[in-house]
Amino acid sequence: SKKAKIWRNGSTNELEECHQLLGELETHQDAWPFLQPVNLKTVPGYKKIVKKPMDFSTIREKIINKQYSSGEGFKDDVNLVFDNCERFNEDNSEIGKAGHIMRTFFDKRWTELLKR
Ligand SMILES: Cc1ncccc1N[C@@H](C)c1ccc2c(c1)OCCO2
Repeated sequence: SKKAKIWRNGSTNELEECHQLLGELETHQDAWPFLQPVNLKTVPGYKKIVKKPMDFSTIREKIINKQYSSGEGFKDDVNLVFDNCERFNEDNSEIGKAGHIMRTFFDKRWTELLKR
């Protein structure tokens, strides 16, 4: 039978790696702007400017509902969170700074977890 692909930390399931990494994103001290969907009724301009809103709780739901067929779909949604942040927030704003810190953290962990 097809040999199971063993990922770096021994897990046999790429999406299990993503679920673990999502937990690290959610508990990061700078995750606060990204934990829940942006309220489109109370944040002026957000609905018009950001075409595809995304946040960590929505990504968690998608993992639980098996809506990602591979780690690539997970990675694309995480990057969408940070791309939306850069589009709407000034780099030197509190939220903008948090977005850059979180993206740097994610890029490092993604490389470590899913590449030999
Ligand atoms: C990621 C992002 N980009 C642009 C705007 C908002 C947000 N995050 C929301 C949760 C958010 C973050 C911080 C807040 C807030 C809402 O509303 C009250 C003031 O502080």
